[in-house]
Amino acid sequence: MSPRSRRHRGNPGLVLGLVLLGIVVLIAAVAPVFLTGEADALGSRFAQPSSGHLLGTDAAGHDVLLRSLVATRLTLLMTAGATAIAVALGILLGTSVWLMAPRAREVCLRIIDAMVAFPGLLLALVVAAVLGAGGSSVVIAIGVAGIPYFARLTANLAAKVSQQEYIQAARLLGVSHPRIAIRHLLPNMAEPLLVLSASTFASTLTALSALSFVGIGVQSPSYDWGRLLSEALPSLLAGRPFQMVGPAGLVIVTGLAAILIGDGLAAAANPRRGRGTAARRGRRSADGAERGTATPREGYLVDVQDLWVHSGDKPLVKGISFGIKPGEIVGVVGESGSGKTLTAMSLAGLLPDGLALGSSRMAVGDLDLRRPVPPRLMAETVSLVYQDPGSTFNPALRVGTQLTEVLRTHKGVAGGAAKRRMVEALQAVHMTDPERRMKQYPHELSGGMRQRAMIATALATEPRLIIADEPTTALDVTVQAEILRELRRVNSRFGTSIMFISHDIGVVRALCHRVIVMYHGDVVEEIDAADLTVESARHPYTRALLEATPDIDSPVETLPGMPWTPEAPKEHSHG
Ligand SMILES: Nc1ncnc2c1ncn2[C@@H]1O[C@H](COP(=O)(O)OP(=O)(O)OP(=O)(O)O)[C@@H](O)[C@H]1O
Repeated sequence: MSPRSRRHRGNPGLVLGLVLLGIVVLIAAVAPVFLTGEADALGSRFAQPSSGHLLGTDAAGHDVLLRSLVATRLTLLMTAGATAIAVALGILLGTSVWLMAPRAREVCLRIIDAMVAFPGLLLALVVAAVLGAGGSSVVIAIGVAGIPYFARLTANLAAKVSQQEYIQAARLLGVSHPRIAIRHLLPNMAEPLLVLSASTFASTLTALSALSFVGIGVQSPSYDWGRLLSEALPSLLAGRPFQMVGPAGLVIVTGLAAILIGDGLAAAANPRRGRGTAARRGRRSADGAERGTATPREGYLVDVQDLWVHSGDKPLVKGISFGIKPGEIVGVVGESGSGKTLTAMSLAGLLPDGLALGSSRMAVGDLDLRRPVPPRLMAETVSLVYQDPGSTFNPALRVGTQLTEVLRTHKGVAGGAAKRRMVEALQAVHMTDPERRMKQYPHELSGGMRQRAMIATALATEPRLIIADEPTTALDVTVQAEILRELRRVNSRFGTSIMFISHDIGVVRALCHRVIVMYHGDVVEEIDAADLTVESARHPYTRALLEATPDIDSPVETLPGMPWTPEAPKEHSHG
């Protein structure tokens, strides 16, 4: 069974939607061929439902059920046509906007935003008024009204997908923009676009029916469901509701089918929905087939060779190579702007928009980061601890909600179990009273607690690598020592490798096994932390850095509780 069909199994909404749509499509294919003659035949007017006319007859004496069935084809064709216009032109516009120069892109995005804010049906009425009444003009009107939504979604998705390394690599290799859009962008945006197409189909059906209902859609003698509804209105007002049942029922069933399909596709694409079934079952093997695998250098978890980051023509990281062994803590030091964060962000697949990346090798474990890596797998392999614990949490949500999200999203763990695991993770980072902390809001926690909570989140997916980018800079020195001890403990308990970025040579020497010194986007020296002294350092820049660091020979005194000793970790309580 393919991964995709496996994901759709156990998705009853999607199956029901497909079955319903299948039935409607069958009616559209068959009814006009066999029933048109009978549907157009005239009998007695306003007949009540009977065995001869299951839903009665209309004002002209037509069988209402037969006409509803025959109208299915025209209605579906019009809906599909308008949806196709919105989808195709919207994607084309969205992709073109992404291909533009940044300033033109901004202007176009603002225009599209304004169009999205404008009510679609109103826009359709304006277009229909210009084109005149009729089936094809309302199809164009509704299709055009839907374009901005797809353009906006496509441009948003393109901005996100285009940050992936494989796209940056293709750009660096000089692949043309349109080719990148077709080969790399569109296939990676297919799923959300498909989901939106399904829901657009439902809203298009309603909008088209509404326009036919008010008389500016399909004109006599043709008829769609909207027109049949319009013809049934006088009967409804005269106390004969049966005439409405056929077209109204078919509109509802078809719209429902499209919504179920859209929801089902979204559930299949998002492991948090659909009770995480997709995430729990078989995702790992599915990912194995989808992801690129790599064999890192012998003995290394992280293997980076010839990593370049460019901003336009300007190199910011200049072909650096380094490795991190399993269970190793590697410090990255260097003056401000030397490329430490960009190196870390390249590894995490989070390089800012507008920067281009290239490397001859970039692997964490068997994950080849130069190829598309499913976000969930990435999150399981690499975790990030940022500098400022204050801005990492959403102030409007309880801490517990945010902490368990990573488990629910990436591991498909259900709510209760995720909570229990997170409480354990908080205990593991020595957070006091974790149950209560989970119910609190971020502002109720101290900076140190928030940073501990973040480390707990980083650990929750049991990553193989934690990238900590100046994780203690925002904290006072006592809390700093506790957090560093926590990282060290995590490292020795779980064997997690850590890439530790810092300005503080003293801290780096106390915490790390090995140190990479960066200068102007280059690695100028790799040195054992124990050798990080003015005497042992080889490179003049490293020596200058060490000479500029006060108390470098006594880092223990500058950090209470350091160096950390595995045998006797000090317990610290928080309140
Ligand atoms: N999005 C960006 N666009 C253009 N240039 C950038 C971008 N981000 C960073 N840079 C530049 O790249 C260089 C390296 O930045 P980086 O953030 O990696 O430095 P850093 O060593 O982490 O510095 P710090 O210690 O101050 O955090 C700097 O000159 C910076 O100005």
